[in-house]
Amino acid sequence: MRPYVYITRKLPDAVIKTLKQKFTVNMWDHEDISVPKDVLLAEAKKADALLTMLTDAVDESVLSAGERLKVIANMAVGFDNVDIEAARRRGIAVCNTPDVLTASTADLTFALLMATARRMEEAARFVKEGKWNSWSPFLLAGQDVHHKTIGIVGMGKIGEAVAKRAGGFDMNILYHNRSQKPEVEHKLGAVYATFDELVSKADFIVCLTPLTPETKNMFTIDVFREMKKTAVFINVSRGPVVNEQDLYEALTTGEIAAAGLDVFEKEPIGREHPLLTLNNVIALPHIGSSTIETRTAMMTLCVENIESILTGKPPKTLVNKEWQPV
Ligand SMILES: NC(=O)C1=CN([C@@H]2O[C@H](COP(=O)(O)OP(=O)(O)OC[C@H]3O[C@@H](n4cnc5c(N)ncnc54)[C@H](O)[C@@H]3O)[C@@H](O)[C@H]2O)C=CC1
Ligand SMILES: O=C(O)C(=O)CO
Repeated sequence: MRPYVYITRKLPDAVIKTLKQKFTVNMWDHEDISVPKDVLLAEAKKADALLTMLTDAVDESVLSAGERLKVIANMAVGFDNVDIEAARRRGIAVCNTPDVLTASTADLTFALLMATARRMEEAARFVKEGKWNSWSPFLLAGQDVHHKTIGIVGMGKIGEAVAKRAGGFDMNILYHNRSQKPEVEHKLGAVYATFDELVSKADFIVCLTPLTPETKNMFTIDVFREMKKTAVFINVSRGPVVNEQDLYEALTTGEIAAAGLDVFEKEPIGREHPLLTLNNVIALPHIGSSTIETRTAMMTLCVENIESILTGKPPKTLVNKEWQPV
């Protein structure tokens, strides 16, 4: 019997054709609707491999349903949606998509930082709504980015790529990370800071950590109160690193100036969410890595990882490094 691969979102035929040549492949037939849990559970029962999205909770119930399951290939670098410990106990390999999305996500992070600092969304809306009467001295005046201080929390692959971009804008670069990185300090002129130092000194605070028990709720009102009143907060990591109620309070009481957010506690964020009523918030629908080239590369990497594991070869990007083929 050919191994069975289930894909939890509609992906282009051109990308999955190599899987189809070797394996039986089935796919959830929607691009913009998540697979329902009962369907995922039923498919997991039959599957040798699952190609999942960050919107799928690949929890104990899914992993224990999958008696034949050998690999979860998650189409994201973040894997907070997968129960890694449960996968480890069952000998299931978990793969993610690092590197291929680093530059695109850093571009988006910097674009969001610039757009928030220079009030681009407000300004574009102003023109389209016919409100532009005349050039005026402080019309939609924002904040300079160049020569300011950026504070990067989570100096991993994307953090470094953002620091590189910040260097091009003559910014001073502070970073906070689980461990200090002398080679990055040398290469990019970044300076290590404690979390408290970073939040109090930076003009732009950019969060790029993974979501873990340690980073959950990292940004609370107490932290926002330590920031400059002119600070701009950018989050492209995961929503739950921020307490959104506290962020709303900080933005409405003038504790900080503005926020650019690509990720939210609950996605999609509801239209009625208080943060969406604020002019000093730019909200994006989790598009950090969303370019055609990068998303195609992420899909391709998932396909390659599945092919490798199902044919007894080591995968390119394994999350649970202790995993061994059985
Ligand atoms: N919005 C989007 O579309 C995207 C979001 N992401 C998010 O960005 C995250 C980072 O991606 P990469 O840079 O590729 O990962 P990475 O693993 O290279 O970097 C993460 C960095 O965060 C640091 N870190 C972990 N816990 C920390 C803590 N408690 N305090 C300070 N630093 C801590 C790590 O030491 C590491 O250097 C992903 O886990 C994902 O959640 C990634 C891609 C796209
Ligand atoms: O890769 C990730 O972790 C994302 O959030 C989407 O690219």
